[in-house]
Amino acid sequence: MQPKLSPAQKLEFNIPAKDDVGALGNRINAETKALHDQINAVVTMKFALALRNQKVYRQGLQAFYHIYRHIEIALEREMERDTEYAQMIKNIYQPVLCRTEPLRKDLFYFYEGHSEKYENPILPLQIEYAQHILESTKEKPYLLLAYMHVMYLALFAGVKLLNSQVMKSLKLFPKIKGQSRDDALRQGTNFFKLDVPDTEELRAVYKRDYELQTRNDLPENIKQEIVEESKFVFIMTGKIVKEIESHNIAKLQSNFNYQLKTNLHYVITAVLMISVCYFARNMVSHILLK
Ligand code: HEM
Repeated sequence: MQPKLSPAQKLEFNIPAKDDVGALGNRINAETKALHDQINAVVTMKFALALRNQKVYRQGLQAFYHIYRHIEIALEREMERDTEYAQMIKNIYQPVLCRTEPLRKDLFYFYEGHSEKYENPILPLQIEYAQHILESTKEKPYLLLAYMHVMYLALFAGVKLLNSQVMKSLKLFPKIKGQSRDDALRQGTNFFKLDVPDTEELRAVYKRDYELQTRNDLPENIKQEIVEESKFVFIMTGKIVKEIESHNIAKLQSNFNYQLKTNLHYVITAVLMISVCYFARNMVSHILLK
């Protein structure tokens, strides 16, 4: 665990005080607080279940892979353009925070190299959200500032807490012959790793640059749109997490119905045979007792 920055360091990095709602980041945090509390509860609950089942866990990783991948496609697309927003984004962007490659490595591990099973989104909300990210930020590139705040600062708090639970989970990383637990952890927990010596410093630099770029150079109506998009990011993330559970319940249900259908004739035959035996026994005892 990295030590927290001292007040003097915070001053050095020029991070705005939490109650300074002139800072766009703080304003997003304040206006999404209720949504954050909700998602925190949803993720904590579903995550506890996912830790007990590798298949559910990798479905969750896959959902976040599609989210980060599309955000990062949109960020790169914008940075290649010659616009005021491209410059703003470049001044905040930290390649080390990008999660596409780390998540791809984790998926490669959990899907045992079958990339066709995770490369493209299949569930409806995941497809819809991926398209939304690409389309909305093409038309309004400043909306990327919502994704840059919500999805990348999430890596420093919530994701860090989740990592400590993953590292302890024996069900996700069962003992495999010829492989040590450390090897397995190394291959399957890249999502949580930020490859820098000091993550608190990285967070401070990111927050400072975000603040410097967004405080004075954005008109109020654009800031409002960014705050609204941030709310949408929380709402969609929550829905996507819940969609995985609905998908699994539907799959279990259809498996159950399928099993029932395919085994129905056995059930009918068994019931018929029991009935025949029952009648035969009654008839025999009736004849013998006559
Ligand atoms: C189990 C799930 C989660 C837990 C336990 C959690 C926990 C936390 C904590 C402890 C903080 C620090 C609050 C502070 O510094 O005042 C935080 C901040 C934050 N979280 Fe989460 N979080 C979770 C999920 C998420 C998710 C899924 C998102 C994004 C969709 C998210 C986005 C954020 C953002 C944007 C911040 C503000 C960061 C900043 O301004 O430095 N969190 N979270």
